[in-house]
Amino acid sequence: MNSSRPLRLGLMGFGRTGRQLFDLSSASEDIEIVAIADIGRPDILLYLLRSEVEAPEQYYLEGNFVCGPRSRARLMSTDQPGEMPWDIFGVDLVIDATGVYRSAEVLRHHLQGGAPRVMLRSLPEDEIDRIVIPGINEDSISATDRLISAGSATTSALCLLLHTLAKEFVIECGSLTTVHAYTSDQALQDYAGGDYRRSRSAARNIIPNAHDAGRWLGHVLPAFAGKINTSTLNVPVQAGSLLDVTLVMEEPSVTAQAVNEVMRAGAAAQPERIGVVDDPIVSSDVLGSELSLLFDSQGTQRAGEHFIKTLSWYENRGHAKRMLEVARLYGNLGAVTEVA
Ligand SMILES: NC(=O)c1ccc[n+]([C@@H]2O[C@H](COP(=O)([O-])OP(=O)(O)OC[C@H]3O[C@@H](n4cnc5c(N)ncnc54)[C@H](O)[C@@H]3O)[C@@H](O)[C@H]2O)c1
Repeated sequence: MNSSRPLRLGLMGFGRTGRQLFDLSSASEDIEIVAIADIGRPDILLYLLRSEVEAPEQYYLEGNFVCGPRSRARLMSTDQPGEMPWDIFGVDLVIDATGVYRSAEVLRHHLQGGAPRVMLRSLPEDEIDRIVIPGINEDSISATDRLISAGSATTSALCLLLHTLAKEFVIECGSLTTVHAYTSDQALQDYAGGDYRRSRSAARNIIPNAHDAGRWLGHVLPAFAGKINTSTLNVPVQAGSLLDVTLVMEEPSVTAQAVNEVMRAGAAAQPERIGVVDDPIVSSDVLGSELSLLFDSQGTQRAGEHFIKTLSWYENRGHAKRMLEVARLYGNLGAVTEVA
């Protein structure tokens, strides 16, 4: 990749995440999204984009291109990774944000279409080259990585919390429940899907779901492999999620105040990714946040000698921001080199 020009990204999936990526990259000078594949109608995709951004008048369609302040991306109505001619657009990296393609085998089709690297919007189904969480394991990246993921919003929030606390405390094990906004793969009304509980109305129910973060945690934070179980409660909230993490500390009598102080130090060290809020906020107060983790100091509680409970807020835009950080990391690294 050439560091004197902006990083050129391709995007498959112009949904909420894809549109946030486009909005964020349009405001940046070093990243441009040059091609977008989505099955949606271009005028409707533009309409959705304009309904979500702060300055809708900046975005418009020009023929087959969606344009923004510093961006001009070719829209393609292609639905298969293998059918996108990424090489024609000279992209440095493709982000798959469809939510549909999560296996290494299918993601490789983007490589066959000329993408030097592929970043998945969420956690993968099976092994890929690397999961990179900015602020934690960016030093591990390699020029040979071709299939990568920046985790998910929940995974980033959990990893940043554990990574920060583990600097001061020995954590034996723990449990995450994310109280999560419903996602677009849930139905608003009861609708037969591939899973019992997810076939129930997202608008009416608290829906327990599995979460994959626990399975992949050891790839980012090896010391926590197998030590944290993870699950989701999807709730009838459109955006804004709450990370409820309980931890068993090795040392007895760790106070809530000590935990809060360590999180404040973590926020001072990574202010663009971690924040601490002392006000009694609720989920709608976190909308638009570009942090990955907003630690809620009032949520910290101790029980007995070893048990600590924490609350932290996050939303999807922070994850889109981290994905662009990961794209930059690989851009700085240079061209793909094949695995020897
Ligand atoms: N937004 C969140 O908070 C969140 C949180 C966790 C997980 N997720 C998951 O991440 C994924 C992406 O999130 P999102 O909110 O951007 O979803 P989204 O549904 O808003 O966007 C997906 C986009 O991909 C497009 N698409 C679907 N299949 C395609 C195909 N075969 N080819 C090309 N385009 C295709 C859709 O038209 C849509 O525009 C989803 O699976 C979602 O469930 C989202």
